[in-house]
Amino acid sequence: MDASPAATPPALALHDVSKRYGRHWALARLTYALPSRRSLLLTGHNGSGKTTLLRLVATALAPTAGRVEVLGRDAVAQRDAVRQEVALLSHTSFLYEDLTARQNLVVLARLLGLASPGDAAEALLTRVGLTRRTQSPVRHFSAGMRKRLAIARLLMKTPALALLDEPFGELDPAGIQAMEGLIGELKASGTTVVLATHLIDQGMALCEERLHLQEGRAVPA
Ligand SMILES: Nc1ncnc2c1ncn2[C@@H]1O[C@H](COP(=O)(O)OP(=O)(O)OP(=O)(O)O)[C@@H](O)[C@H]1O
Repeated sequence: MDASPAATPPALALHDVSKRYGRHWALARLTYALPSRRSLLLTGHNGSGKTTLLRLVATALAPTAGRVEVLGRDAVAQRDAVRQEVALLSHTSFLYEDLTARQNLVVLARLLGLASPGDAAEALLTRVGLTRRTQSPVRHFSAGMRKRLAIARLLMKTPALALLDEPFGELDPAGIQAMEGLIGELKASGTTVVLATHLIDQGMALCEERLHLQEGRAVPA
């Protein structure tokens, strides 16, 4: 039986969402729906609330008021189910610092139950261009190398929804270009991307929708 388009829940739905830190409202009464199979560019000046919004969707934070839904599931009431579907790439992306890049990926491949963890790790290291410093623990990596390893983890996991917080930050021009290609591959594999960046041109080329924040409110870009 064909599912009618109306039966497909939005990839992301924000229902009157607010988030307060102490006395400061980081997000104020945000309502928005991202249609299924569309990717979202999230823009706004420093401090406009982009990271806060991504952390709410990733279930790392709970809203002060309102409701966040991911693929039709409530991000608070169904937190564990939502966590299976989303992955967040941020400057604090979780990596095992004492392990090499390959070892980090092998650990994830085993967790995911992949048939050949070593082969999967090698293939991804080549794909993201992490073929140098193969014996170094991640703690010696540059910020750009960490970004590449973090995107490799996302590519291995292929989450339904990938939340990318400044994926181009700390990358050189060649790194930015490579990251654009990798985000394109993530989308081609069926992942919906929510991308927060100050690089508007790169973001517009990768995303079909845009949400612009100003002091925690959605405003026309
Ligand atoms: N843990 C926190 N405690 C208190 N205030 C916070 C906290 N996290 C964020 N804020 C405040 O909430 C507001 C929104 O911050 P947020 O990091 O979400 O913005 P942003 O758009 O991601 O900014 P940037 O572009 O600089 O990354 C800012 O005023 C920030 O100072």
